[in-house]
Amino acid sequence: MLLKDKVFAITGGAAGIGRAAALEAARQGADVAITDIVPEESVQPILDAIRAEGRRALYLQGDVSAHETATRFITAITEELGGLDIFVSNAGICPFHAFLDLPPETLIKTVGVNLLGAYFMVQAAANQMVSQGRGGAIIAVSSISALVGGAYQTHYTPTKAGIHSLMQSSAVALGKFGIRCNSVLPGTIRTAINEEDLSDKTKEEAMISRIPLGRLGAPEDLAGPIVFLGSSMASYVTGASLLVDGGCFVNLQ
Ligand SMILES: NC(=O)C1=CN([C@@H]2O[C@H](COP(=O)(O)OP(=O)(O)OC[C@H]3O[C@@H](n4cnc5c(N)ncnc54)[C@H](OP(=O)(O)O)[C@@H]3O)[C@@H](O)[C@H]2O)C=CC1
Ligand SMILES: C[C@H](O)[C@@H]1OC(=O)[C@H](O)[C@@H]1O
Repeated sequence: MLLKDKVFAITGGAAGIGRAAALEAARQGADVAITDIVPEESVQPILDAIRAEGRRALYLQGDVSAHETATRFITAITEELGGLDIFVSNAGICPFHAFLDLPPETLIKTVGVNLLGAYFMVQAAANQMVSQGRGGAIIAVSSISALVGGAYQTHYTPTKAGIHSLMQSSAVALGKFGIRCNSVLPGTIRTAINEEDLSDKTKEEAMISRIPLGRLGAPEDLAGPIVFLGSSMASYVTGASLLVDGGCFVNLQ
């Protein structure tokens, strides 16, 4: 087990990539704390699955774009699970929209959830880890979109580049405390976030045709890389970013 008796916390853990990572962390021996915007009833099956692995599970409903959520989440984790070892900033939104008429509210919301939310959460997690004095690991879910553009993602891709940069600067700031900070850069993973976008079958086919491994990703494809970066197997890895995209990024021709 890669995370035996560690405390693993994740934002946006009610669905998609976050849910897959939370369940894998429990299988790897960690107690798991989840925050998400959805009510607790809808997360109950995930909490039950974590407990079925013999691990403790905690859920806090909250909006990551409100900085108080970070304080509430870290306080609940320390009170109920006794500390924090691995923190994953994952919650995010991607409301696809053209550039020229993008409403300011959509830009403000996307930056608020994806970038400010990640900052508040990572800062709160780091403070907790520093106060514990036993190091830790922070992983942020950025994107291949930190490196390449999308015509309907002009408000989204800068947030993913920002998260990538946040992990680099946090790695520098927190190395002296033994806290490692890394990002994963998923390619296109089938989840609720892109269900509508991928209903355009011509677009879906074009995206698949660019991927050397010949398929879009599944949420579970991110679980292993996230657990690895949180584990002692990655004890000399910090400030790194790991593309998890089936080879999409490197495929120019
Ligand atoms: N799927 C993909 O192709 C890729 C995804 N990513 C990133 O992965 C991360 C996870 O996305 P994915 O699993 O695909 O998406 P999902 O929509 O499946 O999961 C995201 C979860 O975050 C929750 N959430 C949304 N807004 C907030 C908020 N303000 N506060 C707390 N929780 C919130 C969602 O709730 P609700 O359902 O109510 O919105 C949902 O439960 C995101 O950061 C995304 O940008 C990166 C690259 C590719
Ligand atoms: C939601 C999109 O399908 C997905 O989000 C990303 O970050 C990827 O680049 C994909 O565009």
